[in-house]
Amino acid sequence: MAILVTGGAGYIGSHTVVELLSQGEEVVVVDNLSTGHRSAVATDAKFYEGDIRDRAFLDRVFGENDIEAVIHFAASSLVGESVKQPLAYYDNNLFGTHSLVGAMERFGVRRIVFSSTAATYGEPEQVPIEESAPTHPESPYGETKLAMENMFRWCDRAYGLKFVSLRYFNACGAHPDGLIGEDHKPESHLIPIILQVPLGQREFIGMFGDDYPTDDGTCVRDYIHVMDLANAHWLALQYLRAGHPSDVFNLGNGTGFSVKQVVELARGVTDHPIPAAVSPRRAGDPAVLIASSDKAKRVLGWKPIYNDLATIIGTAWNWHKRHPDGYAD
Ligand SMILES: NC(=O)c1ccc[n+]([C@@H]2O[C@H](COP(=O)([O-])OP(=O)(O)OC[C@H]3O[C@@H](n4cnc5c(N)ncnc54)[C@H](O)[C@@H]3O)[C@@H](O)[C@H]2O)c1
Ligand SMILES: O=c1ccn([C@@H]2O[C@H](COP(=O)(O)OP(=O)(O)O[C@H]3O[C@H](CO)[C@@H](O)[C@H](O)[C@H]3O)[C@@H](O)[C@H]2O)c(=O)[nH]1
Repeated sequence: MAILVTGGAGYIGSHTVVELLSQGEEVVVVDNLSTGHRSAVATDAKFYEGDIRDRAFLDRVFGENDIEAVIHFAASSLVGESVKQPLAYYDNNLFGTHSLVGAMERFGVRRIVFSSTAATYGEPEQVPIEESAPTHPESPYGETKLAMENMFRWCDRAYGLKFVSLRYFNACGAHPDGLIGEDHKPESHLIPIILQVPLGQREFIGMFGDDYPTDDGTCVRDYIHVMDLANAHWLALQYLRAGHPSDVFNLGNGTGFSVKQVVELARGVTDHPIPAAVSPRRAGDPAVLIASSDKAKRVLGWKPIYNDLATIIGTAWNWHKRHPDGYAD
């Protein structure tokens, strides 16, 4: 039987496909290539180009393959963009997931591992954030992800759909072989944007706000390596296969780094001065997001291996140096 990976041509999805294949899983990818890349998909995975909102397309994919479980990455995922285009986010994220779960129901597939996010919490009352913390999303993006989690809860009750919702903090880094990595056009994530400066593609990094209530005034985030995230998906699949109940887990490193600290670490990794300037705040950005991932470690047996942010930035730098313009397609 196969694992269906939606959004498997994207950044985190493509790394998870590599992890699943290395664990001996059979993998089917669906992706509309809106932000993903065909050449990011490992050749051992079966690929279908199409949109999860397309019922006939999903019926074909589920009809042609013996799908055991779904790992669901396909979504629109930019906090700032979602504030400007809320309806597009409700359409792709909420309606897209509704369409996917409908197909799972029609074909009797009852397990899903889902990409949720730290953005479901909004501005936290306490850090590190535990899964029991209140959820007050500050962006349509975080709001749609929370709505999807709630949809899964009701579907569990009604149809026995078992889900693991993984609330990732800030994904970063690249596969250590340097063959796949992050490539969004335009790029909006902090680390790849910083690395555009030593690549000669940008003159300086703009830091969004320096008047947040943090030690140096810039936003603090918890950066987690993409291969550690990838491995957590496989562990979540084992958890569901063992018949455990639906649940929610944070995935982060447990350490916060400010924007200024990330820039400083990147200067060390790249041996480049990387000029930085302060620009206005970006809407929807909470000041501090740091995860407690104790539950994922305790219950899923997750053991992240990339604990040092300089090493993580080093894996991203290795990818970007080899592929300064990203994937060929
Ligand atoms: N990058 C992060 O730091 C981060 C953090 C928390 C959660 N997430 C979540 O993880 C998931 C993957 O994020 P990413 O950074 O790899 O994003 P990405 O944009 O690189 O990957 C998303 C993939 O989904 C595909 N896709 C989008 N809408 C689709 C649709 N309607 N039908 C079929 N395919 C579709 C895109 O083409 C792309 O390949 C997303 O759900 C995102 O919300 C990401
Ligand atoms: O040019 C830039 C880009 C970003 N930032 C800041 O850097 C931090 C990180 O930003 P970014 O890399 O864009 O990630 P987030 O907005 O924190 O969101 C990511 O991390 C979230 C979980 O924390 C996920 O849900 C989202 O999908 C994912 O895009 C934020 O404080 C930004 O304001 C800058 O200062 N300058």
